[in-house]
Amino acid sequence: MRNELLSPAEMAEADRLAIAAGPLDGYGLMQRAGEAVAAMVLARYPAAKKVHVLCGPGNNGGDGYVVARLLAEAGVDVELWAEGKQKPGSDAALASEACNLPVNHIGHCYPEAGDVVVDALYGAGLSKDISQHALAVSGVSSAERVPVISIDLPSGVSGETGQMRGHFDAAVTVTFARKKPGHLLMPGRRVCGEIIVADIGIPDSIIDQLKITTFENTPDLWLRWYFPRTAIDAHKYKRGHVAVFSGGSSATGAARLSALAAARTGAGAVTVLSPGNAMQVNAAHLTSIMLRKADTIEDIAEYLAERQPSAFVLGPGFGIGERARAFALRLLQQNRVYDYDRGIELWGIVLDADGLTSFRDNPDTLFEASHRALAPPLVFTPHEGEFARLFPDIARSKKQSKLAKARAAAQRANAVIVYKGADTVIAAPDGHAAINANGAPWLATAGSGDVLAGIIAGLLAQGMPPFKAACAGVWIHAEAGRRFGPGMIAEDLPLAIVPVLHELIENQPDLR
Ligand SMILES: NC(=O)C1=CN([C@@H]2O[C@H](COP(=O)(O)OP(=O)(O)OC[C@H]3O[C@@H](n4cnc5c(N)ncnc54)[C@H](O)[C@@H]3O)[C@@H](O)[C@H]2O)[C@@H](O)CC1
Ligand SMILES: Nc1ncnc2c1ncn2[C@@H]1O[C@H](COP(=O)(O)OP(=O)(O)O)[C@@H](O)[C@H]1O
Ligand SMILES: [K+]
Repeated sequence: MRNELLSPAEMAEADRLAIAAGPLDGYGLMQRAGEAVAAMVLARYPAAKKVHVLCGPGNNGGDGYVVARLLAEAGVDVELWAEGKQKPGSDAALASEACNLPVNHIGHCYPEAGDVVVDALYGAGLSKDISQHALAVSGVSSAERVPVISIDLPSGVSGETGQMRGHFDAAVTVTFARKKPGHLLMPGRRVCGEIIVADIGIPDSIIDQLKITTFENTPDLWLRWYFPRTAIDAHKYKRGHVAVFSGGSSATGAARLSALAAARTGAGAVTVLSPGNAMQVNAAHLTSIMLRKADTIEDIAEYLAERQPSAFVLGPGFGIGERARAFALRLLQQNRVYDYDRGIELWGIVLDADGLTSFRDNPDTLFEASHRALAPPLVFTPHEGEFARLFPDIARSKKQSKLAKARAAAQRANAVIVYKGADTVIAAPDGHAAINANGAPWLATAGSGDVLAGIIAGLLAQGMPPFKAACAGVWIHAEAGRRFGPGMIAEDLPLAIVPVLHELIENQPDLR
């Protein structure tokens, strides 16, 4: 798999292992990195008037000296600008010695329209805010529309967290071996531009040794082994039955959006569980989706015994309060059911919106229930506000990345956490996590989250394990929104996922 995301520490370890295994040493890796960037600059900007290469004191700067030398050898007009002191004898010092160009102080660098900037100031080793001089070059480059090619990361962006300490706005970022979380987490992602991953000779076998648990959320993560395959002899209940709780008579739309999304995703049967006072309004709007009254805990118990649905959605439009808590806790009392023949979980719960907010004053009640040994698989889908209500201390942390926060929450809640936003992070209690990057701002529309909850429930109902169902659901939802584009409203989304599903199923690799 090539969608692993490497933290700076993991990248340094990959580097160390690759050097130990040979044949390349650190200087050799630096040459390869510089070659990849120089080739990219030559291919993309053959008409550049001048290329300004900004070099920092560490290995990122070392890559820069290699780029400068190679571009000058290719006949490009190159100016070198440096800041900071190199460690004598370091690979970077060797690279700068091998480059005969004059070195100017970065404080005098003023790129002009038609030039190109190569940003080799700081990469994985960023440890403080970038300098005023560096910021000034970044500002002039933006104002003059000078394209910036950043090596590894736009200087100022943390590879670990995506947080920025002053930054460059890159047109292209060339990174090595694998992407880093900071390329995909906001706000870093906004300034990376196009991300190119260059092979510098660190083989996949070395990445495998690192046992990486963080991934970019792409179909590689779930399509082949986990995405539902509909049996030729399927019947509707075998394809999975999703039940969605509706709110009261004036708040029923959210549940219907979830229900429709679950059905479109492939659940063979979907039921809206409605309070008595909302039966009429729900009935007036449902056709293929079933409807059943559920006012009390007893109604739920009866329904569970009678119909054995395979997944629940609780929360969209449901209303905040005691009733939501009681219903959620009742569902959590059911034991998980594992089908050993088919190797799948038979049901799971998606807790969204009001289903989460209802536990803001006593989240521990929820977490105690979810930690019960036989509790069913759980997926929480909080946006930032809901996340802060359920995990206030984790949300407040200034140091932790969104990735680390989602992981901490998943452990505490013993649930898969889908921490939504432009950079949705999906995290499992066992530490596996994925960052989603195929979304678009068209998804920021009321009801979009309700659809997502329904898609995930639809996948859970078909036997997908919860982390994989959450990853696939987030990706499908984002892909549908991105393809639909401007003008999309949540009502459009369930239908918009259909072409995405068709493509996935057409491209689903064989189970071999
Ligand atoms: N890890 C690898 O496999 C490879 C890494 N390479 C390059 O090496 C880079 C990492 O090198 P380093 O670990 O030397 O780290 P950097 O070159 O990113 O920076 C390290 C140096 O800069 C100083 N520094 C950090 N932030 C600063 C700031 N804001 N203002 C002033 N000084 C600051 C640090 O104290 C240290 O001296 C990668 O980003 C990549 O470009 C490549 O050479 C290819 C191979
Ligand atoms: N700028 C964005 N880019 C990509 N996806 C986004 C963006 N903003 C929101 N989303 C996605 O849209 C959905 C919004 O869900 P949510 O906030 O629960 O909305 P609602 O409660 O109105 O349904 C989430 O899946 C979120 O990840
Ligand atoms: K950089």
